[in-house]
Amino acid sequence: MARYTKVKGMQIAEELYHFLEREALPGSEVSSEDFWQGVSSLIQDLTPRNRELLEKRDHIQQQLDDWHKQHDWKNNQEAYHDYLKEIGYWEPEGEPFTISTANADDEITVQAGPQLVVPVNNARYAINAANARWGSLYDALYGTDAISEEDGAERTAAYNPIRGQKVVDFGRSFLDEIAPLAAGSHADATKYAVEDDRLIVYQDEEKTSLQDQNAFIGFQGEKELPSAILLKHHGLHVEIQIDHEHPIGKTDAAGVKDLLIESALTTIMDCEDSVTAVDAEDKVLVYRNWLGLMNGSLSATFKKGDKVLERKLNGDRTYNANTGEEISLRGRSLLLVRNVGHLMTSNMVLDHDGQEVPEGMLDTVITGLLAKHELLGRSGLRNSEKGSVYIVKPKMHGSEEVAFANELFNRVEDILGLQRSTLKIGVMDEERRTSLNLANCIREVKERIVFINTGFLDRTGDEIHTSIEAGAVIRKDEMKASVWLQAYEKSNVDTGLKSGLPGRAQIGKGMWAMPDRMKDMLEQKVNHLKAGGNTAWVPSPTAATLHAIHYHQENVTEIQEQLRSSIQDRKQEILTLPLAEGRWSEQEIQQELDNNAQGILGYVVRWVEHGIGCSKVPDIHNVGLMEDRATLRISSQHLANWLHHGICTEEQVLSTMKRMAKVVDEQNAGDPNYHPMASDYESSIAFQAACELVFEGRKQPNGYTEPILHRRRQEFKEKALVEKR
Ligand SMILES: CC(=O)SCCNC(=O)CCNC(=O)[C@H](O)C(C)(C)COP(=O)(O)OP(=O)(O)OC[C@H]1O[C@@H](n2cnc3c(N)ncnc32)[C@H](O)[C@@H]1OP(=O)(O)O
Ligand SMILES: O=CC(=O)O
Ligand SMILES: [Mg+2]
Repeated sequence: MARYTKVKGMQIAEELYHFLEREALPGSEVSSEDFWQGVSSLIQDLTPRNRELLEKRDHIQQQLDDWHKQHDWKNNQEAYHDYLKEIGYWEPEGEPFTISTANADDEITVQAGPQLVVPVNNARYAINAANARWGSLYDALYGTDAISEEDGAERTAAYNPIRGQKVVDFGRSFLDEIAPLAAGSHADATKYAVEDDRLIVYQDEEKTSLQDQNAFIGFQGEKELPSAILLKHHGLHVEIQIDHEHPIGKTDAAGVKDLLIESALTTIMDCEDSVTAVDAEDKVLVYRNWLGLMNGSLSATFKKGDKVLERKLNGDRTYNANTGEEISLRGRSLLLVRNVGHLMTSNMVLDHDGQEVPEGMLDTVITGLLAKHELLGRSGLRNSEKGSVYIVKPKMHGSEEVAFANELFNRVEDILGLQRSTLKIGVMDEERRTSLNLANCIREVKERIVFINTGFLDRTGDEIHTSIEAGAVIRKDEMKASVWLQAYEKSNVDTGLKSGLPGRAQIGKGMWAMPDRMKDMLEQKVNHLKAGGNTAWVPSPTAATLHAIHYHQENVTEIQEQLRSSIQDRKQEILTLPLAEGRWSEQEIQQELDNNAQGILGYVVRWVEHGIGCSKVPDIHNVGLMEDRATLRISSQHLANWLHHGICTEEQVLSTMKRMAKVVDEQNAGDPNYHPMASDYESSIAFQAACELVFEGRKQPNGYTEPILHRRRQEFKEKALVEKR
């Protein structure tokens, strides 16, 4: 049991209290007295509304369940639409407007590029993510399947020069695309030099230059023998790194050892779906890392191979501009922080009645407080040049909930002594009621919004749960091509364009959830730009570097301009339920069950027993998938839906879970801290949690997985504590 300190009628878990008193409040220019008084009033004033909003979610779900039990959706679509309006699910759209967000950084307003997401409680990964503003193109190509292993180009333990040459060839043709030469190709370059403030490229005795000298921004080293050449294309920088002594550089006629490319322009430090944080101990780790990012002190020491490494935040990068003066470019991603949504409460603070308080409120006031260290310039490594704090708010349903977030942000600004709209908001469009009413949602935060993003994974989970009584849904892999999803993606962009986001805020696209499939990502993720996204999520720094290539291939500003002419109302399509038409063979059904069960178990066992909130879990085709709480929501709701509609039986699902538990146990056999689920299904908390998520899935609020995961993780932690004693 947590120990608490009494403050202003509340009880604060001691770990949290000490962290705030000793590390967070000093240097924040917020007194302890004002802070606790502010938090106390905030909780007293806003908790009732938070509860009401959650009750409304449940009530609406009940109404939808009842309607579907009484109507066949396919033959009553007009009545369905009327009903959605009648119960306030489908809101009347207000007057047109444009957002007026001020003081957002260029990474949000001007540049287009990848957005990385990382669990903030993992310092090693979080620092890596912050530093992923710049990534090695050669490493990203060499180390992944982006370059084929055909013709002797395998990824071998020792350096493979055949593969290396393919990487260099790719790099040179990339340079030809982004900075073409007046004559010939970068592939023939034998020397790069700066002469009369121009970039000169030698091809043996011949000299040439760039077709557009404006692409040349600066250099490092001597003009005659530069160590780096800085280019700019579509607002993104690329550095040609030259070192004739380097193992790669010395094999290159021009001494090029790498292309360092601007990659993750922005990074979301995640406190939500990629994180396991169920009590004060966990939350303090989350908050302490965010503080370390905000005051620049975060470091991580870890063993890699036989080396002990220390990782810190990178500094900015400086160059001699071709005009003579020095220029400095940001060395780190612009950091955003994703708070949790409105659903969960946390036992790290108990209110005046001894009740757990809404975790999302605590996240906003605490992550905001920690960001003040950055706003006050406590770090030599600035995050926002414009003095903004970027908070991503997930899982909101409809415009009332967004208005509530706005009120929360106002109140937190007042507690922290921040000017109105310093706290910016990124609105995840990942619940059906938000997609349907997106314009109204944006209007509620029109002075502080910095992004909308199609979180299609949560959105798919919500799609399944919302209409769980309507019928059996299509297979999981078919969802991406379904009518509602395509319309939702388009409608999000349309609404963003109509609401004046371009130039002021991002229109973001969702996660690439196959971290090892980089060739496929290179081929497919350019479609996010073609659809109008000026950013899109990637799971790793390597993916950020490769996805950055797409922003050189396409000009998103032009695409968005063109898309304005095809803006349409797509609400009817959004409301097209993904119900299955035919029936599947026994084999297809079993395959679907196996796949879902394997993903659920592989993820849940690490969540509940190891405290890991985001994992790479192989699917039944052995493709490693990024699994987080949103993908778990899909898989568990999918099984719950099929069970409910008799596509499979409980016995079948249970025996599938047991069989797949053995597969997952085998996959984890190399981990000495892993307890096999199959050795005792009854006493395995992870196995029981996975089953509960499926068998009780229909009853979970909006199909969310948090309540069960949190309870089961707490149970596991308590058990581990007792066993330790
Ligand atoms: C629906 C949603 O909400 S999506 C948003 C939530 N999802 C995320 O945040 C995804 C974040 N990504 C991850 O957590 C990881 O990439 C995973 C779990 C998918 C895969 O992790 P692993 O199996 O450890 O990856 P892998 O072994 O290939 O790579 C590890 C290396 O990549 C780095 N890395 C991987 N992902 C990230 C990341 N997101 N940010 C920074 N570094 C990362 C690690 O630091 C490590 O490098 P290091 O040894 O130099 O420290
Ligand atoms: O948060 C992202 C999602 O897809 O869900
Ligand atoms: Mg989500």
